[in-house]
Amino acid sequence: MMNHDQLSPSHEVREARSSLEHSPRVRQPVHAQHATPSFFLSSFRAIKASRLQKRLSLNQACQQLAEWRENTELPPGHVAPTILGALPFDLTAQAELFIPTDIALTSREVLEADCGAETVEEPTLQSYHSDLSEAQYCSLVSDIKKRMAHSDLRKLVLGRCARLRFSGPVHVASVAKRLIAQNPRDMVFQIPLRDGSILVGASPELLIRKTGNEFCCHPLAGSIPRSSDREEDARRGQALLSSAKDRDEHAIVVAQLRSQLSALCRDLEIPDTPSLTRTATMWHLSTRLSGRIGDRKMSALDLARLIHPTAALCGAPRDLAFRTIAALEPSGRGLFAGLVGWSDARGDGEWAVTIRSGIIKGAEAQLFSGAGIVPGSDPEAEWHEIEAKLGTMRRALGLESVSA
Ligand SMILES: C=C(O[C@@H]1C=C(C(=O)O)C=C[C@H]1O)C(=O)O
Repeated sequence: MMNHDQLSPSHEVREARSSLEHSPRVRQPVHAQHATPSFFLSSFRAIKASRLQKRLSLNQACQQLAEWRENTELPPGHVAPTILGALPFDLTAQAELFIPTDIALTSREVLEADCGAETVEEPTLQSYHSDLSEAQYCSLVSDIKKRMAHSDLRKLVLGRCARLRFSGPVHVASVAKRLIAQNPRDMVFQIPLRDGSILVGASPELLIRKTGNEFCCHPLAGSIPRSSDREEDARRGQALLSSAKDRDEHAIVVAQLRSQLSALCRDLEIPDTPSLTRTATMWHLSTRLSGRIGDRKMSALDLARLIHPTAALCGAPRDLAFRTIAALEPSGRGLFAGLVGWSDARGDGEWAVTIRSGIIKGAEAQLFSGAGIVPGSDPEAEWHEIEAKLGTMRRALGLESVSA
């Protein structure tokens, strides 16, 4: 079974404090403090951070990482100064990156326990609104297919936003706790945002992980919902693996990454055929790309900004797909389909794609899901796919089923 492979064999779980306080270059005034901690959890690392020291734009973050790299002494075993947060789909929009004051390496179990007991009194769902109805989504898929017949457009990821209103404030710690428990293979995150809302989710898709000069990417493209029936579930996985339409859709993503990464790295390894990856709700086609970065000064964030957005979240050709998404999707993506993760003073880091996630503010939750459209797409099947993808957050919110 595929999961997010590690570059480092170290599973060592340490509670350690950052060397940030010891670095005069990063001492900054405290602008704000969050009651809600931030965390990012993967098979490689579990980071928990509290108390915000400084917010950064993407450019500031890249500069800060470069400065740390030059000027910070990092004894082995020390937690390096780290930047955490989220980046929008459109990297020119406002980033949600920050330097925390307190940062600790922890474990999945401790993070789950830290979320506390689940609340007994759950708010109930009062309203559900999707910015695209099934009919509207299907008609856009048909429109995109026509565009493909008359332009260079070969793939486009069409997403929609759902807005949920509850009877009272959503207990984010309970949502995070369920995300951790229900998605053992995925990267789970909780990032408080400037406006008081909180980004939470469980992403199965790794844009990039870098340790030392080694990196890996684990894009997903080509999907089918899981089934609760074991045999049917296995049949669906195999059907996905042998679907020509999904293999084509996946190949577009791998080809785009191959051309981007081969300019940046040595020893690029790419398997010839995709594998199957599963989440609690979906089967996906996946490929693990790995290699060594030529320029040792490049941070994980430098790399991430160069390859984002991949054709898994945007399309091909990239610029045409990007413009078409902006023209067709009724709500801006904001942080959805962006990146979430961390980068540290060693240049290491992990950036997951912000999918299977939600933004929670008080009694409201905003969710996003999208699907890759190619000439062979069936509009109804794409709609069912994006409905199923919302399952990760529906389950975490304690909802059995929500439909448009
Ligand atoms: C856009 C999403 O997923 C992306 C689209 C996929 C697809 O089209 O098969 C698969 C994984 C992600 O790259 C999402 O989950 O919202």
